[in-house]
This record gives sequence, structure tokens and C-alpha cells, in this order.
Amino acid sequence: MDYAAWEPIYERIVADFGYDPTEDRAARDVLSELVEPFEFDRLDFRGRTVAVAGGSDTLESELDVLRDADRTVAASGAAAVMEAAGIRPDLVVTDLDKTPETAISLSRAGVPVAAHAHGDNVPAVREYVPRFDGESVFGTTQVEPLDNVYNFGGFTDGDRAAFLADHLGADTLRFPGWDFDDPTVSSEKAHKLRWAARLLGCLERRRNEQFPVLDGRRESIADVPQDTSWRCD
Ligand SMILES: Nc1ncnc2c1ncn2[C@@H]1O[C@H](COP(=O)(O)OP(=O)(O)OP(=O)(O)O)[C@@H](O)[C@H]1O
Ligand SMILES: Nc1nc2c(c(=O)[nH]1)N=C(CO)CN2
Ligand SMILES: [Mg+2]
Repeated sequence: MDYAAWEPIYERIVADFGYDPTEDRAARDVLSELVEPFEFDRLDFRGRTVAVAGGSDTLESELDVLRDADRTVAASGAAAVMEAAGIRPDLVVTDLDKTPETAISLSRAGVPVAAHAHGDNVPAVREYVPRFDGESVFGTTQVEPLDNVYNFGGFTDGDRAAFLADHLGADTLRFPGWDFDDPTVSSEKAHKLRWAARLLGCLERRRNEQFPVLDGRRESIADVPQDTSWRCD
């Protein structure tokens, strides 16, 4: 997804959560000093079935979805669950607030990690990003991208991972370890998960693909301004 299509959605998210875009930009600029441009051809997702593992407890019982997929992406804490199950992800997507040590060790073993900077994780960016393998980490942002800090759309680690897989040409997306009705999460996390559901709803309409994980909870995002390349109706 290009930034022009993402920006109106980002503005809605910022308004909803009360984030300060200036802080998101400052975080992006800190990250930009710590990462190199990334060669995305390394991630050969084109035409593949890609499973994006989410952070809910349901992941343990859905590991076969990962085993059956051509490629796997671990959203944040899912990386540790996958590691315990002996499944090495092809990509980790994280804002460094959960199990950063797992992401660091996977990066050092050659697994690319998308490290996200936002206004509320600058200390983690400063602490952890320098410890990744420089060739197996790249930077992402939710504001305007730079040459070495990318924005493919998405907000939470999981839906951001799905947008990245979409950008890389994935044929089919699967979502083990996702539970939008998880009673164990905080109210802030539940709020973020509602946005994740909306954004996956946008993505499935845009891809003309049904994501069964959204059955029964397809929320309207009609109040998000639209453009021709991004239909969220
Ligand atoms: N019930 C759930 N609890 C947590 N995450 C979920 C759940 N269902 C789906 N997800 C997706 O899995 C991703 C990884 O979850 P996890 O709790 O490990 O990470 P997180 O670092 O807290 O997420 P974020 O930083 O995006 O808020 C989330 O970003 C979200 O997109
Ligand atoms: N500014 C800001 N941006 C975010 C935040 C957050 O807490 N603050 N959390 C995210 C996913 O958890 C993604 N983006
Ligand atoms: Mg996170």
C-alpha cells in the first residue's frame, strides 16, 4: 500500500488514540540512524501462501496452519511461541515491546526482522535495534517513509505484517493465533485489535480475498476517507 492511501487511515488512528504524529516522525528519524536500506527480494513471498502468526493464546492449537504454509511471519510475541514449537519464521514484525531477545537472536540467525518505530517505543528502538544483525533488520514507520524506513501500511504488529506480505505479492494469507474477542487483553489492546480487524477488513476487500478470521466481525471503516486505490467501504 502506498503512503498516500495509508495517510488518511493513519490520521483516523491518530485521532482515535490521541497519538502525536510529531513523535511518530521523531521516532522514525531515530530508527533511520540505526538501519540500512533492505533488499526485499530476499523475502520471496510472491505467489505463496503466507501465514501471519498473531499473539493470542490460540496460536498453540493452530501451529499446523504455520506448518502447512509456504512462508510464515511472526507478529511480535508469536516468534517465541513458534521458536518453542520448532518453527522458524521467514520474517518477524515487531515494535520491540514483546520478546525482543527472540527477535534479536532470529535476526542474528539470518531471519529478517521488521522493526517498527512509533512515538511510544523510542527507548526500545535505541536499546534493541543496534543489537540486531544489520543485514537482517529493516525499519518501518507509520508516518511518511524514508529511503531506509518503510511504510507498507498497517498499525498493530499483526496487521502490519499482513500489509507487508500483501506488498510482497503473497497469494493467500492465513491468520493462526488471532483472537479479536480475547477476554484476557487490556482495554487499550482490545481497542488496538478493533483497528487490526478494520484494517484486515480493508485488506481482504482490496485483495478480493476472504479472511475467515474476520467472520462475524467485519467492521465498517466507512468513516475513513477513501481514494481510488484503497476501497474501504
Ligand atoms: N488476542 C490477541 N492478542 C494479541 N495480539 C493479537 C490477538 N489477536 C491477534 N493479534 C495480533 O497479533 C499481534 C502480535 O501480538 P502480541 O500480543 O504478541 O504483540 P504486541 O507486541 O502486544 O502487539 P502490538 O505491539 O501490535 O500491540 C498483534 O499485533 C495483533 O495484530
Ligand atoms: N504512537 C504509537 N503508535 C503505535 C502504538 C503506540 O502505542 N503508540 N502501538 C502500536 C501497536 O501496538 C502501533 N503504533
Ligand atoms: Mg508489539
